[in-house]
This record gives sequence, C-alpha cells and structure tokens, in this order.
Amino acid sequence: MPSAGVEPPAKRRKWQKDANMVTIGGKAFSLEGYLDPTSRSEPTKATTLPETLATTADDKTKCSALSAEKKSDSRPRKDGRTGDRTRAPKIVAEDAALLKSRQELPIWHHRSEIQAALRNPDCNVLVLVGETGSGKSTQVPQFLYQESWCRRRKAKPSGSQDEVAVGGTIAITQPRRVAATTLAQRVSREVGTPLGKGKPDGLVGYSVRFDHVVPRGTKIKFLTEGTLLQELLRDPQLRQYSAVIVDEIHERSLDVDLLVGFLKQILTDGFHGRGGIPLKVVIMSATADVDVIRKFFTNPPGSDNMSERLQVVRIKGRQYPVEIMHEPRPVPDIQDALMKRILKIHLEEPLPGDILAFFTGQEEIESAQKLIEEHAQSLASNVPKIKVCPLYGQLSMEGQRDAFMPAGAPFTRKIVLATNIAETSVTVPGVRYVVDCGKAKVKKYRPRLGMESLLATVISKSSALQRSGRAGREGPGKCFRLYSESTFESFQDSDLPEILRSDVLSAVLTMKARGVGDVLSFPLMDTPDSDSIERALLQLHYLGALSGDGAITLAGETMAKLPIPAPYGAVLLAAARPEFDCVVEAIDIISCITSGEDIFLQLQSEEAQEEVGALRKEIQRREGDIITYLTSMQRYTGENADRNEWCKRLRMNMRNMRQALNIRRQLRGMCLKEKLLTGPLPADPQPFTPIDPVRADIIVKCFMRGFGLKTAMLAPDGSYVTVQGKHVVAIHPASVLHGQKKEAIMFLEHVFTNKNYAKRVSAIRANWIVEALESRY
Ligand SMILES: Nc1ncnc2c1ncn2[C@@H]1O[C@H](COP(=O)(O)OP(=O)(O)OP(=O)(O)O)[C@@H](O)[C@H]1O
Repeated sequence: MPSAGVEPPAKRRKWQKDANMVTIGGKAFSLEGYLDPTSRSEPTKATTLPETLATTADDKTKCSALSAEKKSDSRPRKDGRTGDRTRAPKIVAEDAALLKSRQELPIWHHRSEIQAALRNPDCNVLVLVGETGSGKSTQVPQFLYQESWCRRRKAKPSGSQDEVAVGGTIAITQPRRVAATTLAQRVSREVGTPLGKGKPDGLVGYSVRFDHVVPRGTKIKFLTEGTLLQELLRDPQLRQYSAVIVDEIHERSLDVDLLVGFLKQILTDGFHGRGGIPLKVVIMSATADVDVIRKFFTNPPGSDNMSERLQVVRIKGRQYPVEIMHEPRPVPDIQDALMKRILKIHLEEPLPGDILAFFTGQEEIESAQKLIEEHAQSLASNVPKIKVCPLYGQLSMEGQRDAFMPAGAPFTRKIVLATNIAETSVTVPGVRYVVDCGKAKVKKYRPRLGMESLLATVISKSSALQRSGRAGREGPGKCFRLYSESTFESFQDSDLPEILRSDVLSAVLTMKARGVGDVLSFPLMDTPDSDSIERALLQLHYLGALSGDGAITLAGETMAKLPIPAPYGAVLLAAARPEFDCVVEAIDIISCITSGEDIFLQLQSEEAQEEVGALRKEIQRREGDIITYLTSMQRYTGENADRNEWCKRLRMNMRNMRQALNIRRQLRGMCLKEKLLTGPLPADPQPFTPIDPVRADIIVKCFMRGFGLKTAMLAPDGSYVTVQGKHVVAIHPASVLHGQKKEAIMFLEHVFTNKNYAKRVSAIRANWIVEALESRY
C-alpha cells in the first residue's frame, strides 16, 4: 500500500481547482464521496436515544422484577452502597430498536445457557469467553439480575446474633473508569432506566474514582477494579452483592489479580461471613487463557476441590466483520505513520465512519492533535471537517466524554486519538476505522534499584485483537495495523501481568489492610518473587503502615483508604502532625503530581524554552520541583480572571491543571473525613502570597517522611549517588534543578529512559536524611 502524506501547502491550491481529486504522497485520490455534502453524507450516527420508548414484551418481566424489588428496595447511601428501603425506580419502556440490537448480539442465544449454569447451586464460578463485541459486558449482567439467587436476602453470618441483608446487586468490574461509566450509560438505557441528572431511581449505576452514581434500586453496578477493592476494605464479604462479574480479565492489572485472590478466599471459606448465601463469580474476556483461570480457581491450596463448581461457556462469532490490513513492511517512524494513515482514511473512506487511532501516550496524542487540527484548517470545503477528541487516562471525565459524543456538526468526521485505555471493553460510538500503532507505553519496575521505566514497547497479540475489536461494533469495520503480518506473528500471546512487572507496594498494603497476615500465601494467579514482597513489607514498615510484627497500623489503614500511592499517603499523614501542619499545601502538590504526565508542557525548541523559561520564573522556586508545584497550584487557583489564559501564557497543560483541581477536591474531602484536616477551607480564589523559605523547608521535610529512601548525595566528582543502593542518578532535564549542584537531593520518581534519572527533585540538607530515616510514627 503506498504511503500517504500530509498535503504540502503548495498543493492545496490544486484541491480548490480540481475538487474531485487530491494528491497525497504522490497518489491521486478521488473525493467523489464527499462532493455533495447535502445529498451524499450524513452526520456521524447520533447515539442519544429517545427517552420516550415503546413498551416491549421484556418490560413486563422487568416491571414484575421491579415490583418485587419494591418490597426490599434500596436507597443510595453516602458511601455509594444501597440501603434496604422501599422505593422502586420509575420505569421508562425500553426502546424497541435497542432490544432488537441486543437480540442480534451473538451472546443473546446463550442467555439460557448462562442462566442455567449459575442456577446450578453447585456452580459458583462461570468463565465466559466470547469475541470482542459479542455482547458480554452489556448483556451478561442483564441476563442475571432477575435470577432468584440474585435477590436480596436476610441471613445470619457465623458468629453474629443479628441478621444482615446479603446480595441483591451485581457488581461488574472494568479495568478503567471510561469503560465503567460508558457501559453503565449504555446498559441503563437498554434496561429502560437511563442515567441522568434528576433521575434518582434506576436499575443501573456506576462507581469510579471522582464519580459515584448509584440510583435507588440499583441492581447492576459497574465499578473499576480499584473501587471494588476499596469496597472490600469496608465489606470484606462483599455482602451487598449476589454476583461479581470480573470483565476483561486478560488485562491482568495488579488490581484484578488482587481482586480474584479475594474472591477466591470468599468462595472457599464456605460463605460463613455471608450467612451461607453464595457469591457467584463470572470471569469474562475475549482473549483470556481459560486454563490459567480454571487452574487458579480449581486448585485452592488447602481448601475443597472447586472443579465441579466451575463452568466454561464459549460464545462464537461477532456481530459485524472487521477487515484487518497490515503494512507490507515495518514503518520507520510510528508517529509519522499514524498521522499519514489517519489523514489517508479521512480522505479515502466515506462518511459515516469515525476513526479511533491508538497512540503510545498523552504527549504523542497532544502533538498529533495539534498537527491534525492545523491540517484541518486547510482542507477544501468539499472534504469533511474534522473533530479531534483526545482520550487518555489522566484526562478529566468531561474531557473523555467528548470522544463518546457524536461529532456534533454535519459533514464532520470524529477522530479519536487514544492510548490503550480505549483498547478493551469500550464502544466508541461512530467508529468504523481503527488505526493500531502496535505499541504501548508500559511501566516496568526494577525492585533492586527501586526504579521504574516507562518505555514504549510492542503490544501483545491479545492487545492487537482487542484494538481491532473496537471497529465493527455498530457496522462492518476496518483495522489498519501499522506493522507487518510477520511482526504481528512475532508478538507474545499476552502481556506480562502487571504484578510481575510493577512495584507491589500498594498491593501488599491492600492485602494487609484486608487482614491478610501471610502475604506470601495469598492466592494469586502469578506470584511476584519473594524479594519484591519483602522489599514492599520493609518499605511499608518504614512508612509507618506496618508495625514491627507485620500487622497493619492505624496509619496504614488510612493510607490504604487514600486513592494515592502509599508514600504520598505517608506524606499526608505526616503533614497533619503539628510539627509540619501543611496538609493543604501537601494536597496541592500531590494533586499536581498525580494529575497526568506533567503540568508543564515540554517545549521542543530552544527559543520556546528560553521565552517560556523567563515567564515561568514567577512560579519556579530554588527549593526545587515540589515547591514549584505548590506555587503553580496557588497561582492557578488564585487566578481571578482567566485560568486557561494563565495556563496558555506559561505553557502549562490546561487539562492536567483541571484534573489536578478534581484530585485536590477529592483529597481535601477525604482528609476532612479522616480528620487529617479541619474545615471549612477558604474558597478559591485566594490572594497569592509566595511561600516563605522556612515554610518551604518544612514542606520538603514533610515529603521526606514518604520519600526519605529516595535521596542522593552530591559526590566529589559532581554526580549524585543514591543513599539506598549507591547508584548514580542525574537530575531530569524537566526539573527546575536540572544542571544544579546541591548538597543532597530528594526525588519522588526514579526512571530509566536513556539514562538513570531522578524526577521531581528537591534540594535538601544531608542531615535531613538522617532525621527522616530515624523518624517513626
Ligand atoms: N456505548 C455504546 N454505544 C453504542 N453501542 C454500544 C455501546 N456499548 C455497547 N454497544 C453495542 O453493544 C455491542 C456489544 O458490546 P459489549 O461491550 O457488550 O461487547 P463485549 O463482548 O463485552 O466486547 P469486548 O470484549 O470488546 O468488551 C457493541 O458491539 C455495540 O454494538
């Protein structure tokens, strides 16, 4: 296939002269399909569904299910769980078109088989494997929520005198927020109780970080794996649920591995803590290794044999075909190839049909967005307009939502630029064309060095299949792989589970907080090496999360509840102590750090660096990066006029700053709840006063309570040598301290890219290291 190219300006005039043809990369393309926008094209398919819907046969069943629910219905509590009160959701009849599309899904014909498998009192685990788009995520919870075993019941857990309510709701987990929220929206419409403002009742809800929408009467709740793990800390037997559906298990995130470990514990302890009422577990994926899952659930060391309790259902086929195209040979420059392919599709393929392109990271997406938008300005009037929507994990929920809305204007194509967050589970409405760059940024942790690397690496076959599965969901689709067929054949079948390649600190803390005494014998599908676990135990002890005998401390319990890595949790706990008293400032800093790749845009040209460097002087601090983050947040929230304009002037990442505000709000709320802060806090905007150097030192010292082990001393040869491990590190070029010599430094991140780098660096005194290492809670 010839390579396409971005039209050089000189040739653009030709488009205006000869509107039927354009030349890209030396090849002429016809624009016939676009020539008469009014008659030939339609806007991309709208996804908003009518609110007034026709009554269907299914509604009768649903209404009776709901009237049964009336007797023991639920009202949301502050913690997002449902109570046992009487109030049924108001039913809106289901759209006939939606029902028809459900019935056309391959999984529809397996409805009875799935229901029968779980009705069997001996079967508590169902493994469901079906192709992408076969209907697993949207349909399975709907097949199950009216089953009699799914009713809320009263039971007396062993050792308790009182009856408690058990079951009534189905939890369905997703690896990411975007999948959980969009699936909840879709399923809520399919069951006829669409989610929305002013709709307190409904059968479907969701719970993700920053957002909990759990209407009264919720029977199906979509959650991220992390949110369900948080619920496990409060409710170790998951008593509010009758079933937990673990979707997209093939992703093997650290959270999902922990989650199935806890589920297995609940399954194998005889449900005593649930008053004998079983919890059903459904494991789903298009690309999972069934043998691994079967082995995990049927061979519990030291417990009864589960082999009869596990069933497997396989669903064949997908609704629409996806044509897969490979490059004839490897492409030299991925970013360039992505741009060319996207623009080529835009010129060659007719509307309707949006594009979803997979990039490696936020930075790559942002630079591509800029180029495509610039290019869109110069398109001839008879070529469709372009709406670019970025989609990556750190983008705020509102920012992500755009990608799921129709382009919004006639004769416009939506082009979604995504990281692998759109790889599994999601349906991006309108998408017919997928472009897969064949790479993803993957975090790898080297426990001995305590160092993380984030490098773009080739994806697995499983990822490639998932990516192509994003096309062909609403009609036949095409997937353009920017690698050759033989390259695809060389990919590993699946990715290495996260637990084997990342820091297990937070996983060990979660286990401890959930009462796991011996972490090494916790049931895991893949066990990290004992060195990594021991290191995590030692670090948690240093952070004050574990006592000398390995039990969780009160401080550790609080850290486990906070939605940030344990070292930042330790910083917040220290900040609440009278000698530091800087929780508000610590939250500002942590919010900036955890909001995305960086709040400061990286500037390519030296000219731009010089120009912005002068402007950024007003926020840069000689103490280093963390006080610079603090000043940035204080200036941003203190901005009275136009915060976006302020970001533009200083070349700050507007999206990340907005996300930082969300995190700040959430952390403030949690710190008030945990009594680390006393309210009320002054409302923004507050007048900006630069923090004085004495207070700045106090804040840096407070951060050392979480990062005392991430320190380095200046050696006589001018290099920095880490206190732990004695490795040479360089200050990262993105740091305000880059190129400077300080007595000692503390860094919050240790990464390897082309060199061993310390990131987010602060200047410290050597004696502060001793103080921090000797301190204990
Ligand atoms: N938000 C949505 N908007 C429009 N259609 C949707 C939406 N979500 C799902 N669908 C439709 O429902 C079909 C089934 O989606 P579902 O997510 O249940 O499949 P799946 O088998 O779980 O796929 P995967 O394995 O890729 O997650 C999609 O192919 C699409 O046609």
